[in-house]
Amino acid sequence: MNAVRAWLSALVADWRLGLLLVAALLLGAPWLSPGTVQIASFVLIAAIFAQSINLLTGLAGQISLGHAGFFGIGAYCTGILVKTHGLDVALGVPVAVLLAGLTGWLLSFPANRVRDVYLAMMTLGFGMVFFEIVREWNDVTGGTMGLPGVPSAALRTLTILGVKVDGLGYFRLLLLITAGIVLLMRNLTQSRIGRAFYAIHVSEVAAGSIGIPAGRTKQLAYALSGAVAGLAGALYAHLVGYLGPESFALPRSIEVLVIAIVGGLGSIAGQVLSATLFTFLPERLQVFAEWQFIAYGLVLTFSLLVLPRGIGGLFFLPPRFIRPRALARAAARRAETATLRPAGQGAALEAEGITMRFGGLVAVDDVSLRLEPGRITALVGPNGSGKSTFVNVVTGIYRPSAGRVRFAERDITGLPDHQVAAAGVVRTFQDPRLVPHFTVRENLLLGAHRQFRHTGLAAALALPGATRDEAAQLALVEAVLALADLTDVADRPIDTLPYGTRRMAEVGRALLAQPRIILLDEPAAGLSEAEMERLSQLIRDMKAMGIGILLIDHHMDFLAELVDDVVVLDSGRMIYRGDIAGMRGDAQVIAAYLGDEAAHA
Ligand SMILES: Nc1ncnc2c1ncn2[C@@H]1O[C@H](COP(=O)(O)OP(=O)(O)OP(=O)(O)O)[C@@H](O)[C@H]1O
Repeated sequence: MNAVRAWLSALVADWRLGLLLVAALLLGAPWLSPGTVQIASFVLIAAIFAQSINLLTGLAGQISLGHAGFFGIGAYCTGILVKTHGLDVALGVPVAVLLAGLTGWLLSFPANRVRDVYLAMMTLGFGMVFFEIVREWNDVTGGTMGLPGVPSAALRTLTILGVKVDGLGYFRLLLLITAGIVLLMRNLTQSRIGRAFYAIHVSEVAAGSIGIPAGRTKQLAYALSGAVAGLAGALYAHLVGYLGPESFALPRSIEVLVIAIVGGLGSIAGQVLSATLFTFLPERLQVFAEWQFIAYGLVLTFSLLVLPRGIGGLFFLPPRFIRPRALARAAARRAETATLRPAGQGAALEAEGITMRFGGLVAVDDVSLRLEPGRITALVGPNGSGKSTFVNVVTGIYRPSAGRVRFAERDITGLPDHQVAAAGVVRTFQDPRLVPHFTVRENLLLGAHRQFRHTGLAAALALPGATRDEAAQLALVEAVLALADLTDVADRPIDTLPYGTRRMAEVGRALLAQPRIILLDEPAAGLSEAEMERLSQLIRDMKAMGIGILLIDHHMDFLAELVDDVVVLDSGRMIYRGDIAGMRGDAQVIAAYLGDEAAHA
């Protein structure tokens, strides 16, 4: 089955086939009946609309129950501008797209404050508010009577830039626009933007730790999704010629969500197939139209039970997040240039008097320590002594109750995690936080998110500069894969690999962020002897690059071979700072942590 999926995936990824299909439809359309051309036009609009959900929900993981609102903004905006104000469609549609995108961007601010079921409710509210505005704003929208007579293909009143466009011409235009949107979506998915969307979908904390800001990433996802939905709505307006509020009510939001889920969230081709199915069937089977929502419910339930990854998951392999051309380029240049750039100008991190209280509990109590470039400091102590909390404070997950963190002569206390990472202070987690569906290589490339120099537009258009930039980072990824001994599993999804491999991949991902300070929270936990050996070599390599390292661990032998300094915490307080031999003989450390036996082992 996987071989069939691989074959089909390669087929739909082949641009020549896409071109052939588009050309065949463009040329063959005159042989179709006007009714079929009209339905096919609806299919294309549904496909574009479904891509907007695919982007927001499938990629960025943000549920929306109010997408009919964006669709409606696009439709009414161009409808009003073209019909009432006499604007050309070639201007009306882009303005509509911009307005819907802007609305999406604005909606992202409240949306960023809630999640899950609350987000669903909030977006539902947005759709309902839009619906009410349209119904009540009689003068502009025509209220419940609607807005008839919008220049359209159906009414044979559509002219674009002075050229009369009939149903067939409009279908051809829609086909080209849909092909363009599908291409843009594919390019975005296989770029730093698609990877960032998916990273915040899986874990905002993990994304923040490598410098991906959840808030800004969501703003972009909402704006793009709103714009694409607005485009679908605007194109719809000039297809049908009549806009009534009922067309933009809750059922349309549900319908597009069902299309997207059944198509398989994340699968671009799946959306097109699903849009075709859901648009053709109701037209062909009249009985289906009457029982439309019961049918939707049944199809959705069936799909979730039998095809959890939708039609897309049935026919195609899961989407990939690296452009194959960039990968090929990287492979060609790996030999000469894939050397890891040593970390920039060495800089120390200074934590002064850090205190972190959770209610009455003092998790970290007045701890000061300094991390020097090219030095390894171990942070040890019994369970619950405050080690992870200290790392969380330094890396911006918590704002300390007291104390300051300075890095490279800059006060970074209380900065959000992504800004701390952007400054060069990167961490790993006690439980590896990787993107489960990403391959090892994709996970590592995610770490390089802040190193890219090309714009989002260049990524969406897959401009040569963007591909070159990706290839340069991929060459570094190959170097880190080799360093961490992960080359053999580079193309395997990370969730199919053993724990030790995942840990190594997380350290590798942090290294790709080109840190100047790295904080490793128990990286050796659960590793085999051989894996620990590999990890300690990797840590030595990082030290040699001039990176300052904080290493939390409980294995004294592992630490003894590696570290320059040790800091011991007990109940949040620092009870020892010095070298490891001194620590082993320290009475307070023995009493609180090591115990007599361990100290003399
Ligand atoms: N978000 C939180 N809210 C309340 N208490 C917390 C929170 N995070 C940590 N703590 C508490 O702070 C103390 C220190 O926890 P922390 O996880 O930092 O210890 P640790 O030394 O990293 O332990 P371990 O070795 O088990 O990971 C614990 O008592 C813990 O329960």
